[in-house]
Amino acid sequence: MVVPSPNPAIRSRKTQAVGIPSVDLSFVGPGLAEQLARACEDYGFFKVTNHGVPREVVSRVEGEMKAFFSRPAFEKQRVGLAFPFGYGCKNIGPNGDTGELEYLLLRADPSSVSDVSRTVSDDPDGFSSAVNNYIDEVRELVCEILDLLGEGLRLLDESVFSRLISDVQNDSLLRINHYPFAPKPSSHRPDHGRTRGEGRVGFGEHSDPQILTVLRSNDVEGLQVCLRDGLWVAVPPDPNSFYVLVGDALQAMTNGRLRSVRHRAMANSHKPRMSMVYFGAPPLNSSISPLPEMVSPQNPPIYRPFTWGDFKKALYSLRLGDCRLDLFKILNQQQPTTNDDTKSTLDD
Ligand SMILES: C=C1C[C@]23C[C@@]1(O)CC[C@H]2[C@@]12CC[C@H](O)[C@@](C)(C(=O)O1)[C@H]2[C@@H]3C(=O)O
Ligand SMILES: O=C(O)CCC(=O)C(=O)O
Ligand SMILES: [Fe+2]
Repeated sequence: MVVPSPNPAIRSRKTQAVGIPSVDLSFVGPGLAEQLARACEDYGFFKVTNHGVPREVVSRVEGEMKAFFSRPAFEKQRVGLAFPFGYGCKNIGPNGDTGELEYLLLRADPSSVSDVSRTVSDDPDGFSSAVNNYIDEVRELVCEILDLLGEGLRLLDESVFSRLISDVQNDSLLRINHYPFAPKPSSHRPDHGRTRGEGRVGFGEHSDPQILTVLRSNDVEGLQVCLRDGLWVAVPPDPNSFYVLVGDALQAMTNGRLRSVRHRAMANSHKPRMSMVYFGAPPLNSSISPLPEMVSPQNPPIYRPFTWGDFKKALYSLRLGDCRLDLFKILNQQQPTTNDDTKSTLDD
């Protein structure tokens, strides 16, 4: 059931205390699918409790990643630079974005995980099996959520989203972000990398390009999401739950009805933070276009059809904070006012 939980943790001047929707997946009852769809429309974001991913699966992969990040820099660099896959430190993507973090970015498929495991760990088989078990569990969770969404949106084919992720050719990713303990700079130092007076940004504002993101972090705060009215909300950490974020591709397929949520992670000055983020993406040749049920004379298509491969090309040519879906908008027609709080930065 969706229950907005109180969120007293306010981290920015431009935030407000609002409830973040929470979905208990063990509650199988009427209205669950509709409430989940509503959370994706209103917030593009919700928390999932009782998700069914075994605790040992999560703690095993978390242990492997902790061990990796505690290695000396030269050993981590042996994995290869993260453009697009591998180990990255401070540089995000190929276009000059930076953050207060290091990370491992992997293709979420067994053979890629196995390849990388040889440079990542002294026990490659242990590493591969921990990561692959996690990926399998989280993919199953993503598919369950997507099927509920299909039901909640009353689609003729309720599995239209989940099929893209369960396809053997899916292009899903796993990213593990490590935000090391970073003491606050002294007050006379310039305000580089900060939101106005509110702390340093670990991973800058953006939306995720894929269909659905499932994020889990340790018990250290940092994640913030942007509401429709532009207010930023600090998300209280909960290592026993997952957070779900709507991605750009799902916004396009639902013709803007579901909202790809803008979010960021702040650097924490007290404790190191680690997040494990699964990005559920379709095969490269999948066509992404507004579904017929999402289009009507009152709601004409906002986006032209594109393949996931086309979209990836565009996103790697842009900066982290850019609104890449704008490139695929159908021009010269009256646009419904969806997601109008996310200002395009393409002209910057
Ligand atoms: C600056 C970039 C990093 C990114 C690729 C991009 O050119 C624009 C989108 C970025 C993003 C954000 C969400 C995910 O963390 C990510 C893996 C993705 O799919 O899109 C990253 C990309 C990346 O780090 O390679
Ligand atoms: O670390 C986090 O909580 C957010 C990371 C994120 O948004 C991403 O990796 O795309
Ligand atoms: Fe993200």
